[in-house]
Amino acid sequence: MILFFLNSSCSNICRNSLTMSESLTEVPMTLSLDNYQVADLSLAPEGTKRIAWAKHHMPIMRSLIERLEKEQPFRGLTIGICLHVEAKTGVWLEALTKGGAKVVITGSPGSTQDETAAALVTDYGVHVFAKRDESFEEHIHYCKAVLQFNPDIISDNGADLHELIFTDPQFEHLQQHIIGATEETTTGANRLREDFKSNKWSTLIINDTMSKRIIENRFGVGSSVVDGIMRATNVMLHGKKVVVVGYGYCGSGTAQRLRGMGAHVTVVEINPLAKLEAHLEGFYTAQLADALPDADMVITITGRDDTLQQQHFELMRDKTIIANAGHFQREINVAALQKMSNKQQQIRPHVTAYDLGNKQLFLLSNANLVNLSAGDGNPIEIMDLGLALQTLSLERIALDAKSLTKTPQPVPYDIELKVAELSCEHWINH
Ligand SMILES: NC(=O)c1ccc[n+]([C@@H]2O[C@H](COP(=O)([O-])OP(=O)(O)OC[C@H]3O[C@@H](n4cnc5c(N)ncnc54)[C@H](O)[C@@H]3O)[C@@H](O)[C@H]2O)c1
Repeated sequence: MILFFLNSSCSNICRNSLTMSESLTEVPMTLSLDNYQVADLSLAPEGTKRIAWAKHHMPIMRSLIERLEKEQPFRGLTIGICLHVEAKTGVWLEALTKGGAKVVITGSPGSTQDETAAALVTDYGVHVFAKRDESFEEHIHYCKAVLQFNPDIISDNGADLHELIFTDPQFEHLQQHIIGATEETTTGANRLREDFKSNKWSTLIINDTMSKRIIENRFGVGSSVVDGIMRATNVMLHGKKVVVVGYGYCGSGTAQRLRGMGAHVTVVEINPLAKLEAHLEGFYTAQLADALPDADMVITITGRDDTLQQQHFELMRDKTIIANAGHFQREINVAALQKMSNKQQQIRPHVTAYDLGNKQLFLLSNANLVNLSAGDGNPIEIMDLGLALQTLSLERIALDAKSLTKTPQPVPYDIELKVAELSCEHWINH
């Protein structure tokens, strides 16, 4: 059942969006005359089933949905979101819409589940702008579509929505309009603090919580990256020489899970403290240039651009598998790899072979986050906790934004404790 209709505000959005698309010369796109854009609405029944499966394993979010539906904290508010459009996110959006919000969302390149995107439109009336195979330019275009709805609150992932509001004159008015925001990732937090010095509203950084860093980044990302690589390649990890570049929360979890699968893991780190920690955990540590020639597989998780570039591809041996699990595809300089290769071939759904003449290199998921692109992302229960943090943070902003200072800041500690308490209740004491 389609639950939302064209209305006057939609017509405005569509007109504006068409103007935007005309200005994008490299990516000709036309937004349809409805206020969503998904790959195929007929996929919705599959998405409904996916969301139902996730919800079954999300007791914390189920209890929040029940409460928010009664209390309606988001009534009258528009929430503009940039977060992976997949089934667990779908359960979160149910909480926000049932809590009274109008929700507009876009995802990230490579991670959108088209079935889920369709179901969110048909089942919850969410304005979804996301397609699995979208390019980065299309992603930015969809972020702009989200901002066309004049959100009162934004929930960001990598600070792309924040960036547009701070740098694109057409969204400058939102600097006075927005009452608060959340930011999901390490990368987004870095950008807000280092690049934008954001101080127009409070942005609660979900990644600043110890529960997100340890439970989601270490345990969740660690296991889902292994899962994504295995699904993409179907190769054995036992005995493989794997180089993990970046030993932060995500990298350390990934290195540990890979070791648990029998891989010989070498860690490359630029921060001496993190490098020391890896050493004391029993990992080999090395400079990138020394580690690459011997590697069967290289995984980047640094949150920084161009972690792997031309000189690194030159050092790799024949048949090296390359993957990224950090936020941006840009951690691996795919353009340089393309330039160096004389032939590229998609040899499995998530594997592209680059022929460099003297060797072949295999890139997974076009350098998008391998756990979300080739797999389903973090395990459901982990995101039950992570999305509960998001939900309670958004509720705090909706009800009491004035109690927060206008800077990027950690999630209030009482929220973190509440979510930990709920997790104990459902994971340990049930
Ligand atoms: N795949 C996912 O599902 C997922 C989930 C959460 C976060 N992330 C992303 O993963 C990335 C890492 O997150 P984190 O929480 O581990 O961050 P973090 O800051 O804890 O760790 C990053 C580490 O990389 C190191 N580093 C930076 N540049 C390097 C380089 N050129 N060579 C070697 N080491 C380098 C840093 O010193 C740091 O120790 C971020 O982009 C984050 O947004 C991905």
